[in-house]
Amino acid sequence: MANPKSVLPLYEKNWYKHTYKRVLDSIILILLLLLLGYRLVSVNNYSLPWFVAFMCECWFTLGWIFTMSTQWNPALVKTYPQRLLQSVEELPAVDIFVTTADEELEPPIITVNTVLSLLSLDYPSHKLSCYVSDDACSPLIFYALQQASNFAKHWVPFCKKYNVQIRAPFRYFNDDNDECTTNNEEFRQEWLQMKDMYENLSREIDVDPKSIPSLLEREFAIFSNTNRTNHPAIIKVILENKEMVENGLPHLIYISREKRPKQPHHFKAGAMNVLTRVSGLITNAPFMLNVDCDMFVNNPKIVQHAMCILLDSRGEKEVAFVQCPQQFYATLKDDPFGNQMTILYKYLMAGLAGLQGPFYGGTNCFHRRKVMYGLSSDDVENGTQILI
Ligand SMILES: O=c1ccn([C@@H]2O[C@H](COP(=O)(O)OP(=O)(O)O[C@H]3O[C@H](CO)[C@@H](O)[C@H](O)[C@H]3O)[C@@H](O)[C@H]2O)c(=O)[nH]1
Ligand SMILES: [Mn+2]
Repeated sequence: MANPKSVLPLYEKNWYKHTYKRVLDSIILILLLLLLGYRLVSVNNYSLPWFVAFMCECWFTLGWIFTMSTQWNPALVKTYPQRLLQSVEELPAVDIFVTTADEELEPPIITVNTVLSLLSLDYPSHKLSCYVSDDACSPLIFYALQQASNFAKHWVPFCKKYNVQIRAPFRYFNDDNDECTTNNEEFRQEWLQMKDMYENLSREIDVDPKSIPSLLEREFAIFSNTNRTNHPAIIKVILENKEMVENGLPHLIYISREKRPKQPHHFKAGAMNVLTRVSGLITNAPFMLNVDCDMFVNNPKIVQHAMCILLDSRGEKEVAFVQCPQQFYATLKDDPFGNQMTILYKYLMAGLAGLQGPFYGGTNCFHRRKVMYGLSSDDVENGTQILI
């Protein structure tokens, strides 16, 4: 899909100097080695506790050497989304997978917010398909997604018109932002209307699951006589962008995979397998993004950024997946418990990026479909068929 005429790279990997950290890490290593030396030369009697302590310190030093060398040459990847449209003729389709497993632990409003942030991404709508896997086989989740799809008809154009950054409504309308302080009267009116609609949606889906069948009788027949561990597969298309309009809404598909009591279902991994297969038959996009139901996209252009890496001529040969970092909201000031996982994302991931690339974090990752099917870039260049 990349245009061979384009010369400008779509992404660049920049290695940066980290002298202060290098010096600090090296001092720690020297101190550790001095400690080991001291243990060896200064001991009077070699007892078992001495030996155990010495082995532990050796193990720690070895671990430190690995940690240090992993982070020695950190790199950051810079993407150029503005060059993307000039270098590719047409943006590729992306299948997005959202997994949910429990309507009580993961209330539908959470999944709905995740889905709304994905439906409103800055990317041609007809190229996006959002598949929601419901391992709870819950009519409430299905009902919530139906209601959300109606809200999305207003929410998505609103976000795009005003270039909203955070497109999960519960964060956009959160307590710190619950008043619209602007002089733009048109925006104010629409903002108030949208907030009102979102509050209605929240109320509508905050219902007793037993009352759902009476709300949507015909479509709910399929959920009768099912329980979460024993039911046939249920697949329902909630939104379909039939005319394939670029600024419409993406496809939205509900899936509850078949479950039988004696058959292992392999939790999220099982759900991801089913999503890959079902989407392969319906839209078969060359790229797949997976997001847990308790997350939302905080950068509406994220697909464009990922495509810069995946569609670049080097990326097409070398990159199987693009892993996005995570951030956590509502954490304590100054993050005393390290909930933002700074060490992991800022140092370890950057260090691994400098070596080859980060590891798959289990979520927030764009995968190349052909690689998931076991093909390498050479197979495709040779014209090998992809079989599902
Ligand atoms: O039978 C199951 C169990 C879980 N999930 C979904 O899997 C995701 C992650 O599960 P969760 O229990 O929330 O795990 P966390 O520890 O919060 O998540 C981290 O750890 C998981 C496994 O280690 C990874 O899969 C996740 O991507 C990663 O974010 C959620 O969307 C769940 O709804 C299913 O779809 N089916
Ligand atoms: Mn989780």
